[in-house]
Amino acid sequence: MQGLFISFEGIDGAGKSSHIEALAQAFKASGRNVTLSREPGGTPLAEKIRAMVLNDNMDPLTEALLMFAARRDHVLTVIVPALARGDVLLCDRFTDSSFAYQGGGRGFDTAVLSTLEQWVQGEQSDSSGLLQPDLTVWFDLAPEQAAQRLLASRTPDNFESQSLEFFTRVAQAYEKRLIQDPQRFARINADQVREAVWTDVKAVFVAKRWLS
Ligand SMILES: Nc1ncnc2c1ncn2[C@@H]1O[C@H](COP(=O)(O)OP(=O)(O)OP(=O)(O)O)[C@@H](O)[C@H]1O
Ligand SMILES: Cc1cn([C@H]2C[C@H](O)[C@@H](COP(=O)(O)O)O2)c(=O)[nH]c1=O
Repeated sequence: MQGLFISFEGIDGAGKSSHIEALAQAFKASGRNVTLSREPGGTPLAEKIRAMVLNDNMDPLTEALLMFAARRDHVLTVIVPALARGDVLLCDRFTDSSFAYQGGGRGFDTAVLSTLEQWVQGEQSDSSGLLQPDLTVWFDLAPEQAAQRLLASRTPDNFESQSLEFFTRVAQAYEKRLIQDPQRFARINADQVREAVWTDVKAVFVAKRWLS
C-alpha cells in the first residue's frame, strides 16, 4: 500500500492534538499502519533541538537553522522510512510551520527558508521537486480565541508567549501558504466545539476516500 503523509498546522492552541489522535485510531481501525510524529522533534536528536528552540533565547537565523536541522534528521530517519513501509504518517507540524512562524511571525526572509526547504526536502522528492505532505490540515482559529484556550492549559514556551500581533502574522502566513498550494490544504474552522471540528476533519478524509 502507498504511504500517506499528512501534516497538521495552526497557531498554538488551535486544537490539533485530540484530532490527530482520533485520526490515528480511525486509520488503525481501517487496517492501516500509522506513524505518529511531530515537529520540531520526532527523533532523539530532533527532540533535543525541540527543547532548545522552545526554551532558549536565540536569534531568528539560529532558530530557523535549528528547525530545519531537526527536520532533516526527522525526514531521513522517520518520514522517508515510514512512507516506504506504506504507513499513514500523521505529523503534528511540518515545513508550513517554518514559513508561518519564522517567516510570518519573526519576519525572517522566506527566500532563505525556501533554500533550506530545498536542501532538506529536495533530494527526497519525486519528479515534483520537494518532499511535501499529501495533505495539510490547517486548524484555523483567531489568535484571540487560541490565547484564551492556552491561558487555561499550560505554562507558555518561547512561541506560546508571543503577542497577538505575532500570531496574527503567523495566521496570515498560513493563509498565504494555502493560496500558493490550495490542492494540498484543507482549512478547518477550529472555532467550534470539539465534536463539530472532528466532524469537519473526518469529512475531509472521507471525501478523499482515505477513511469511510
Ligand atoms: N474545540 C475546542 N474548543 C475549546 N477548547 C479546545 C478545543 N479544542 C481544543 N481545546 C483546548 O485548547 C487547548 C489547546 O488545544 P491543543 O493542545 O489540542 O492545541 P494544539 O493545536 O495542539 O496546540 P499546540 O500546537 O500549541 O500544541 C487545550 O486546552 C484543549 O483542551
Ligand atoms: C515545526 C515548527 C514549529 N515551530 C513552533 C510552533 C510551536 O509554537 C512550537 C511547537 O510546539 P507544539 O506544541 O508542538 O505545536 O514550535 C516553529 O516555530 N517552526 C517550525 O518549523
